[in-house]
Amino acid sequence: MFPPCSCTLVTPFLSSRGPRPLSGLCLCPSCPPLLDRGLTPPTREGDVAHPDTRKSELETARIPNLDALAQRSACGLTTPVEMGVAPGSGPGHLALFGYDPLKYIIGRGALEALGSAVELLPGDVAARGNFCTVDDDGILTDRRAGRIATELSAPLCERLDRIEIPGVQVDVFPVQDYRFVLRLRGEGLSEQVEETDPQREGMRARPASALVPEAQRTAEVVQQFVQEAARLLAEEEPANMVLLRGWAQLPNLPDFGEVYQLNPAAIAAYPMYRGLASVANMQVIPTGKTFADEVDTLYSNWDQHDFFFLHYKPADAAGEDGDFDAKVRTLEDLDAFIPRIMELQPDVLMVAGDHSTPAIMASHSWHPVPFLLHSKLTLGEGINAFSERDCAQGSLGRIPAKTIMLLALSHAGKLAKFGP
Ligand SMILES: O=C(O)[C@H](O)COP(=O)(O)O
Repeated sequence: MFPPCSCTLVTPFLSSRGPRPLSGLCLCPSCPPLLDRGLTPPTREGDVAHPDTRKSELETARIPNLDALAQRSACGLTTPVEMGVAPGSGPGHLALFGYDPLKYIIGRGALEALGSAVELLPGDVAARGNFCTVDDDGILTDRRAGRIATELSAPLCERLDRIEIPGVQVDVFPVQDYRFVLRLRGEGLSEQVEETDPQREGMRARPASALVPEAQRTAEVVQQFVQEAARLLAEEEPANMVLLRGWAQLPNLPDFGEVYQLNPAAIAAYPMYRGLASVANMQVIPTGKTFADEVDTLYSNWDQHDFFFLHYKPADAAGEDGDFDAKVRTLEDLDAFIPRIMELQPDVLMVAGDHSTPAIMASHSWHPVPFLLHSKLTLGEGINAFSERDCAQGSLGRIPAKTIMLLALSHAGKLAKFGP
């Protein structure tokens, strides 16, 4: 370990052992360069330096197209929610769409349901479910049951869908891989129920307790479902338990297209992001399972809309798996699509992220996210490469994620002068 990072942006991690400084893998732009600390940074050729000093996945990946685009774009770092806050994908995307993520809080259950075309009526409550793996003591060993394939998880959903609880309609819908939606339909249900998913391994699932007295009945229903599900899955491997999070009812959000006077569309292979787009009332266009399918869908719908939300998932998944090299590969895979997207000659192209997912943390993090906006008005303000450290030097500096839509509208010539 070399001298801990003394800067402020990359804050010490709080852990069960109390605060401890970072070992030195600091992406903070204000931190002295690795060379000043007597360390040799790896080059893009992929020389692997000491694990504590290698650069981020983005700085390690060979991404010539994103680098070239950054050279003729306005670049910066976005703060998804607030300094130091590691957001979920829901608030992270809502911020990018211009919604205040601290005002519009939508549980993951509604986003997952709407993204999977699961009907949500007023009064229904829905949760995002994970099939997971627990040991004989009920301790979580894998929150994602080895990322079990949909072909294997869908029959398990059918099995759980047959659970009956008096006075409540219980429905279980497969989403993708280890993910499912649990929907409860009945009188007097509440979304104010504690999540059973502790969001980390090595612990037991939490009991589904009521967060408010009015949610007591709902909590009892959920706990009954979990116990019955555990019984039905007991002999399964690896999906022998379920986790539930993000209890939510049907959300009501200002209409994205009306607010920005746009005709928006969303293209996303993963259901939850389709759910986000649908609560913003974007037109969700059906697409395939790969990013190549998404780009094909973009091409075939290009003339139908004036705004596209095009989602890329693999980098996030690799980060959550803690797989640095896989995440580098996913970034290089994305880079290869940039020329084809630019051939459409968008008035404005933004490359943004809803949150950081550093492989060294295997989770979402609070670190600022590299951002790039290209238009015919950004030709002379670029930076050398699309990376955390380079974007920190960009002309936009560090901006709240919820401001990028205004920037985009300005560059697209859609904003009038403010005031007399
Ligand atoms: O992939 C997803 O659904 C989310 O980004 C992460 O959810 P998980 O931590 O439950 O996999």
